[in-house]
Amino acid sequence: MRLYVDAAARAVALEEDVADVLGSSYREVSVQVPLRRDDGSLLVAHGYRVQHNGARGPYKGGLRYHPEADLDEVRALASLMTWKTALLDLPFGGAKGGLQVDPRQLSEGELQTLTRKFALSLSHVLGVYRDIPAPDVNTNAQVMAWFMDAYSGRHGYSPAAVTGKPVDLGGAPGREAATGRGLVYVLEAAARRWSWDLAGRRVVIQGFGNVGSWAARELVTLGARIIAVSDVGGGIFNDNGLDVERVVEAVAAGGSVADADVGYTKVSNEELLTLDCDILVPAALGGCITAGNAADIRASVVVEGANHPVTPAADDVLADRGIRVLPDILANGGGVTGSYFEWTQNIQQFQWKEDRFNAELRDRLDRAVNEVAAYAEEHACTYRLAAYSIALERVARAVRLRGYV
Ligand SMILES: NC(=O)C1=CN([C@@H]2O[C@H](COP(=O)(O)OP(=O)(O)OC[C@H]3O[C@@H](n4cnc5c(N)ncnc54)[C@H](OP(=O)(O)O)[C@@H]3O)[C@@H](O)[C@H]2O)C=CC1
Ligand SMILES: O=C(O)CCC(=O)C(=O)O
Repeated sequence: MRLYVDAAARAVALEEDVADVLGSSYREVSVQVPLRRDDGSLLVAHGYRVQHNGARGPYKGGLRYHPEADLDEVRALASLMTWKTALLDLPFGGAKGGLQVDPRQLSEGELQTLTRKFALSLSHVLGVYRDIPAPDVNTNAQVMAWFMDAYSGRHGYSPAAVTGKPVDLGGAPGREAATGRGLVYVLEAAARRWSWDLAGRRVVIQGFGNVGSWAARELVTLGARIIAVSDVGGGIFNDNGLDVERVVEAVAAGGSVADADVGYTKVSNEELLTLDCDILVPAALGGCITAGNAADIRASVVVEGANHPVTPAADDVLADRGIRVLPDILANGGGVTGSYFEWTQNIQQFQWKEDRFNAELRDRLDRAVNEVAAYAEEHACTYRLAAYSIALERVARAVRLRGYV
């Protein structure tokens, strides 16, 4: 995804010395996390935390648990966080973490032990004003609670050292829904600029975890029709609209979206992406829209709930075909914005009510959409190039002001 940054660097005429600093990570930590499993066998998991750039503030970014998480992926996602926090004008830098493990293969006790060991092995580079993790793929509020507890055991009680915690432990009411809900706030703000009505729009969502499920719920309240959703096992489709609450219940009960099937049509994840719809929300993993399927996408708008779901080659095809893309660093920025609210509330030992959280979230995301749209209109470019250009200029200014170069 370096190509997106390179294109923005050319667009804003980024100085070479700043580009050199931003072209690699500040720090990359690679750890071994051994776990004695319940059956006595030993699992040696590999974990990573990459801090890309901290010119604008403490490093910030999620932790994912996935069998394919590796240093290259985490490095790319850490850099994405630098641009995302800058675009949203949050006082953070960018980081990301990953643990190469399939959490579904672990018991709850094993998951807790592994998380505590992972937290301790990274704790020397983390901290309230240093680097603040949060949930990402296959991690959630419970994982953040264990992580925070392990970190606090070594450094003293530190709720602000991790965001996305359970509300009982200082989590912000609203953070859990913030990425999916924020995605819909971003879409609403963009739709206003395009004079586009969201009511009655047919929506397809790939991935029905934290981001996909909250986006679906929020879109339903606006009168949109969710016609297909999926998870790892594949998808369900109904042209008249799915019963989203039923799907949410099936997944919350530990099942998959297919368990909500009441005569819906089954679709594969590949078929789902090319269904005829108005809005496509990839909200699973990266790299699902490629040069191989971009020509077949039938949505008018792609809203990137996931990080890096559209490859640069596919992005060019979508742009040529006039398909609008709301890029990840804007579209899923509600999550880290909500984390910022949680962090500030923890530092002040104060808690907002959820309606205030949501109003502040909407306000910040509206502002970011309007900045991106205005830049794109002025420079006749895509929203992605506009978003990266704004972010890059902000980070470059901070790099210079802090004397990094
Ligand atoms: N959580 C957050 O606050 C933020 C998340 N994001 C990004 O959003 C995306 C989703 O994250 P999140 O919702 O938190 O993760 P979750 O782990 O909560 O959910 C991921 C969803 O994607 C599905 N999925 C995983 N792999 C595939 C696949 N190969 N094909 C289809 N579906 C798949 C999962 O299915 P199953 O349940 O069957 O495994 C699950 O439904 C990620 O790219 C993440 O980086 C971005 C910003 C913030
Ligand atoms: O909430 C956060 O701090 C980070 C969320 C994240 O990892 C992301 O936006 O990709």
